[in-house]
Amino acid sequence: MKDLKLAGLKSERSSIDINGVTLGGKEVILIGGPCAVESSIQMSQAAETVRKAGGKILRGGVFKPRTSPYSFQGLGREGLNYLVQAASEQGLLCVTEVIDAPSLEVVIDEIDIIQIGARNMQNFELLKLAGKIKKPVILKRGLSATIEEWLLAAEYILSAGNPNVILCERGIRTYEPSTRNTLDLSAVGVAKELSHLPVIVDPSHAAGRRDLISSLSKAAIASGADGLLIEMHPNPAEAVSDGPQSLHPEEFAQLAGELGIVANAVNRTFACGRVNEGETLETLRSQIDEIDQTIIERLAARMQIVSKVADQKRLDRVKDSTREKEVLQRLTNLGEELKLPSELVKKIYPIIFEVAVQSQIKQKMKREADIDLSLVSPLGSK
Ligand SMILES: O=C(O)C(=O)C[C@]1(C(=O)O)C=C[C@@H](O)C=C1
Repeated sequence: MKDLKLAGLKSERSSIDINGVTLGGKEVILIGGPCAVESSIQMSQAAETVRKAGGKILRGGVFKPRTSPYSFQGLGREGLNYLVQAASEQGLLCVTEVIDAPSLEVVIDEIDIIQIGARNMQNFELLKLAGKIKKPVILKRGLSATIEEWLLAAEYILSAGNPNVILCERGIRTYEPSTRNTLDLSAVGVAKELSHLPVIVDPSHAAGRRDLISSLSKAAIASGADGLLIEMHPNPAEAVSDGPQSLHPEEFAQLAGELGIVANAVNRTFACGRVNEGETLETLRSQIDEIDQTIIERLAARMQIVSKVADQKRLDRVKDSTREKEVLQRLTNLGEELKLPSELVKKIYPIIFEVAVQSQIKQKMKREADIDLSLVSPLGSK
């Protein structure tokens, strides 16, 4: 695609480190919070829910670009104080939307990440201003923007000097009225194919209704999203904006508890925050069950590859002690980094290798026997 000089795909994908939180790495990052900042108590409650669920970033709008001029327009600087205070109390980062030069000026020193909303995706003067700062920018896809237009909008920020752009798919306008917008999950894959920038997904603005958020969030992770931006309100019925699409705190926590298994299935991680609070023998065991299931599924997948490897080797060379040593060393180091007792890896892996070698030998002997048979038996040779 022409003109994607800086946003275009490079040999390595970009990850953006924001005070210890990495967007675009192996971990899928959860961003949560209300559409609009309304009060100090609302933000404290939201921040606590986000932190307990394993979220890393608190969201909340203080300058609201609204469809109607009569809708709540945001608390401005006062709201920013509530957002920043609540985030720092819970050890979270915070993100808020800017709509013009004055709002950028107000938030820039206080906020960790700025957001440019869908309606401003092609506000080129704002994009250039966002390029002059060093803080990361979440750039939402415009309501009717093509992926090319979205990436060119990112190019504006990058070419003005800010390398820290995170793309956010938030649904596009289609002819379908059942949802507020249509979440274009294929855009995640396409954007990642065309660009090195991290891509996150906002299922809340896409769906416009809370009943779809859980499934869309899981689908977003499966489709390669590096993070999720989910609206959650301590009391959605009272929300001044986007109540119908905001999750209740319990729904947010439950969803977060379910995301890890999806992340693992696509070789990503998700920092589930189900620690201490609400833990019972039952919930802990169900977490162990989930993890055990993943372990066995991954072991089965490993054995299938081991079987393909057998086809590449001679029967008398099936066991490869050098390779086994290398694998064991790498995994012991990894185990140490992850604070696993060292004997766990050292005990488990020799068994895995032994089973692998035995099954490879069996497979090769069977194949050789089949070939011998086919040579002597006219039936087998047909
Ligand atoms: O890498 C190979 O050659 C394999 O067959 C795989 C594998 C393994 O399980 O990792 C199995 C047997 C070998 O001794 C070494 C490694």
